[in-house]
Amino acid sequence: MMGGGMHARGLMDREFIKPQRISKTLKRFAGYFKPYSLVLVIAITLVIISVWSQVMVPDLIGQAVDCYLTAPAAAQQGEGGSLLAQSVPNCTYDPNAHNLNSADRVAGLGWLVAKLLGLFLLGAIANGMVFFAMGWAGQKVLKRMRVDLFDHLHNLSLGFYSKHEVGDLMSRITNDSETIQQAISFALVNVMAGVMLIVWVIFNMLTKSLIFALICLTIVPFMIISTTWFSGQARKAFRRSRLQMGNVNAELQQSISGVREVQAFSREDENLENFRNVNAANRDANIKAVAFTSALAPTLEGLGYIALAIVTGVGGILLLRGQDLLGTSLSLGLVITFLNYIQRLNQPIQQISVLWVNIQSAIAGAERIFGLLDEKLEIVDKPNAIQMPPIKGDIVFEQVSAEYVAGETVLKNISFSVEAGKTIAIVGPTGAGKTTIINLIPRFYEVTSGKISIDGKDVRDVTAASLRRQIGIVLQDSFLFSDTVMNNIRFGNPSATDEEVKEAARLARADTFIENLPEGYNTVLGERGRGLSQGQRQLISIARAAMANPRILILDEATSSVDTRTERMIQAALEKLLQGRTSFVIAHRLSTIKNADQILVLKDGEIVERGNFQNLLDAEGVFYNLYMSQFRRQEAAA
Ligand SMILES: Nc1ncnc2c1ncn2[C@@H]1O[C@H](COP(=O)(O)OP(=O)(O)OP(=O)(O)O)[C@@H](O)[C@H]1O
Repeated sequence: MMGGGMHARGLMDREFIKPQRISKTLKRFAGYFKPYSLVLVIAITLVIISVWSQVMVPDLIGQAVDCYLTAPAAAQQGEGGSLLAQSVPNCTYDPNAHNLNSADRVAGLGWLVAKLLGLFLLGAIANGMVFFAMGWAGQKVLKRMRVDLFDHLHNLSLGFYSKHEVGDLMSRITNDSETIQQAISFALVNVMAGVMLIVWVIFNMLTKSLIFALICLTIVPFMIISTTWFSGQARKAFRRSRLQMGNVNAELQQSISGVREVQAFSREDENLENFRNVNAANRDANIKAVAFTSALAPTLEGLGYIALAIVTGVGGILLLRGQDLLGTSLSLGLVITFLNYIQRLNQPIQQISVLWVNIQSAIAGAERIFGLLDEKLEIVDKPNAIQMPPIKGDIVFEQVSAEYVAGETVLKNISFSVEAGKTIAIVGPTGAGKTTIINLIPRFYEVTSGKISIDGKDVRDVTAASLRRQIGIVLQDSFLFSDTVMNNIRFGNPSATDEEVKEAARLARADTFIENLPEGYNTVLGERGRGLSQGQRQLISIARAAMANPRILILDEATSSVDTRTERMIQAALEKLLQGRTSFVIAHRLSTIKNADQILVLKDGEIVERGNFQNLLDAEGVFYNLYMSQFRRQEAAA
């Protein structure tokens, strides 16, 4: 149970791991975008258009004031055109504006307003198109990454899965790729546009009036510092909140998964108390985070107003006094243009700081995905591997040793041979290496030394797929998919007809209970076969193995007990299934052991005894002790 909680917390933690190899990851990531480079070029062009349309606006508004609105006033004050020209030095849009009559001025102003509207429209369309283009490319990239990952995950060995949690892998395929997709289609564009806008606006301000620009921009460093500080604090608080959320989830997961134990041990009240506590911690962390986020906007707004006040104050005073600012002649239009510029800086500064985090976590997500894609395949077919010919079923283990962790031998010098069609039972205490032996046959793991051959062929010389296709496996808790019973059995042989599926079910003695299900063979099973009893799930997995009609059968007998009637059915089904096939059984049933042609007794990774039931009992060794402690009870019960 603790494991679940730790894991959920681990997941939460990962979100904040900073990317380590940014340039390498980005380069690899760019590879995914290569097929869509044209779309990218179009998107960047559209971003430039959109930013350009925004940068143009303040200047046009300033020009409207200088050329069409202040000119008449100046004309009234002045006595001639030359004075007028001096008083509106910043009118570059229409230098002849001062010579126009008022009707022409209105018309000129109308055109300028129409241009502004056109710019707004152009900006909006370009913006929409950018998001569509990036969203489109992002989805394509996302799909390719997920498919690549899914494909790779299917080829990774059991060794890999014993080291990784399913939840973690799922999170890489879903959450990480989702974060990346969002970053591509939203954060990246906004940050790019934001940076472009800031640089462009500042450049325009500096070129229009270096000194006025510097005065106006004094506030920008404060904006940047406060944004960085507040968002840093908010991020920390959100991190705490997410960690607490991880605890809430872990607590929930434990209580729901372990609801039977909770009820059986009457732990409801303690659980509620725990849940209350972790929720309270989550609430406090969230409130803190919200407090910092709420404080950021007014602070920036306040600083923005100060900047506006500086522009208005400095500009206004100089205008009223008719003074130059170190050689720059100010006009009302220029002051208004600067006011507008300053206003435009506020939003991108705020956005960049927030979205930068998204981009960082997307890069970290991409790193995790590439890490998974780089996970080496442990079972690789030799370049000259052949297809396994139809198996007869003679199997030989020669001096086989195996280890999961380098240097820690789990199987030592295992040698035995089985003739085609015979049943071999493997018994031994827990951890003796029984599962390891059966995992080596279909090459779920490779031997460390020695050799396993089937019909005289080393299993390493044939392709794993052609070998596995001819081996049937029934595990203690075989996985049933949430699909119909028919398809679950057909999984053993996708080309089987409905009639063949039913035949396999009959062989497995599963037909009677299946026909009694609400929709018979078309009943859809719950996740992992929920809704069926353990015995019924086993019967379906036996039918599935029968469907594949393998020459070699691997069977891990269930340890958990089922009712006597189901037990008999399973036993009968297995007997039928084992007939004529070379079978390896990790045996937990006395009947299987008694019927086996050969019994291997395993202890600490070595075969300590071998023989048939009677020989082994007579030897009064390890098997005899096992029999006395485990199997005799079954005999007594029977
Ligand atoms: N994926 C793995 N990674 C590392 N060690 C493993 C792995 N799987 C098994 N082992 C170790 O190898 C040894 C043999 O395990 P194995 O599962 O083969 O035993 P077993 O006889 O089948 O046990 P049981 O009856 O409990 O299923 C044990 O010490 C076990 O801890």
